[in-house]
Amino acid sequence: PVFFADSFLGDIPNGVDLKSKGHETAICVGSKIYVIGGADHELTSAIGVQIFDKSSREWINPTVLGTKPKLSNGHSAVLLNGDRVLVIQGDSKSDGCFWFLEVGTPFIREQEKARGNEVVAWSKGVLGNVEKPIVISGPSGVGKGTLISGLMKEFPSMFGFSVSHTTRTPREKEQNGFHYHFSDRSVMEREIKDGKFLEFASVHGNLYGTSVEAVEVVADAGRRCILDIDVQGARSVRASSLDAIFIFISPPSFEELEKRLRARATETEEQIQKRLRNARAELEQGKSSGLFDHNLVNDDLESCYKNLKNILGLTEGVKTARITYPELVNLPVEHLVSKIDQKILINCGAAEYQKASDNRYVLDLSLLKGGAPGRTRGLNLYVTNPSTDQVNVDNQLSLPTTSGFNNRFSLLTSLEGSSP
Ligand SMILES: Nc1nc2c(ncn2[C@@H]2O[C@H](COP(=O)(O)OP(=O)(O)O)[C@@H](O)[C@H]2O)c(=O)[nH]1
Ligand SMILES: Nc1ncnc2c1ncn2[C@@H]1O[C@H](COP(=O)(O)OP(=O)(O)O)[C@@H](O)[C@H]1O
Repeated sequence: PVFFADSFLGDIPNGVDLKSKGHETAICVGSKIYVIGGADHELTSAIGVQIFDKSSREWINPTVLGTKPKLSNGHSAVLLNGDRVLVIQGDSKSDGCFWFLEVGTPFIREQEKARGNEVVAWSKGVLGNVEKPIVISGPSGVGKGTLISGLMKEFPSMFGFSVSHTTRTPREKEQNGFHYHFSDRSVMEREIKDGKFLEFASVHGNLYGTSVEAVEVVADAGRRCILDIDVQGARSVRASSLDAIFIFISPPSFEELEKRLRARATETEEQIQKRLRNARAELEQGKSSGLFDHNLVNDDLESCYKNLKNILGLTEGVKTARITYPELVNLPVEHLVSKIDQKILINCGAAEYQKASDNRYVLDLSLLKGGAPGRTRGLNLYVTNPSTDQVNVDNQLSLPTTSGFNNRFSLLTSLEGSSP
């Protein structure tokens, strides 16, 4: 471990002065030290993040995006790939103790460029995986909603719909919170600024957007998420941390599209004209952008629906999402953490009392998916053989047990980047 005590000045709260703000760790990334811990400034129940810039010797309060972890009795922190920090909270269960603080990922760099200040973002680490979300785009009236409700009806426990926010007025049969979250423009614009949206776009003169929460609640329920969004939105999702399947739905002809839009009778003539004008551009982009993995023509509804099911690998008899729920374990405050490649060894129990029966876990990060502003999924946690003193983490390196080391007082850095 590298200890940066000499980098701190005077009585500034730090990881050494435990009278200050509680349990803190510090991680050095380039010329910056990220101090994680203590209470958040405005929200005392969440963990705070401060940055100490070693070159200017100044403290920075960054903009903190994402869901913040609640204050805990202690945590450990490990730097991953130089752009995000894994934070493991003690005294909690494995479904809520893993958190990722992004400090230099592409998402962070993009946010810093847009906001002109330092940004960090939290995402909750989730054990196990769910199937890729499905993004469905296509011009208004092509049949997206019809195809999606077909899937939801036939496979009720498999899919969940991402309920978007929109500033457009509700149609007669639309319910708030079910079809859309109908919002005020000013409220939606503020929430976009606060980083609550995965993507947003202005479509047919209204604002539409997918909140991070809309997608994550579906996945948290173990369901495969379906997003009905326009081409601009699809492009934004492609650039985001969400790994999805992109499907474009085309009409058999422009005339047929117009016919369906009119037959639906949900828009005024002016709105229909606007949607038809936009449809031409959307059809062009849908075909040419290389954005979509699949292009389906919705001519005969039944055969288009069948093709959609084929793409999604839906065969007769499979009616639920293929997910496995990992077993929950309790991680104590006292635990030691070491990083080897994509694996984190978590050694539980104070070293002085270490017995052969103590639990040692390996957190495998090699299949990570997602990240801020949503969840980081794909974590795999398993128990290593506790009967030996030396633990083979990846058959290449043995870790000796560390003694007398309390993570609450520690500043951990990764093995990466150190000289041999
Ligand atoms: N970017 C983006 N587009 C959305 C979102 N929700 C809906 N849309 C798109 O907005 C367009 C208009 O949707 P809507 O007003 O429901 O009309 P409809 O497509 O004619 O039923 C469609 O292309 C939708 O796919 C969203 O959250 N983000
Ligand atoms: N393959 C199809 N053939 C004929 N009509 C269709 C077909 N697919 C959908 N429709 C009808 O076209 C209209 C528009 O479909 P909808 O699902 O609302 O489109 P979107 O959600 O893409 O705007 C609806 O009245 C729907 O019943």
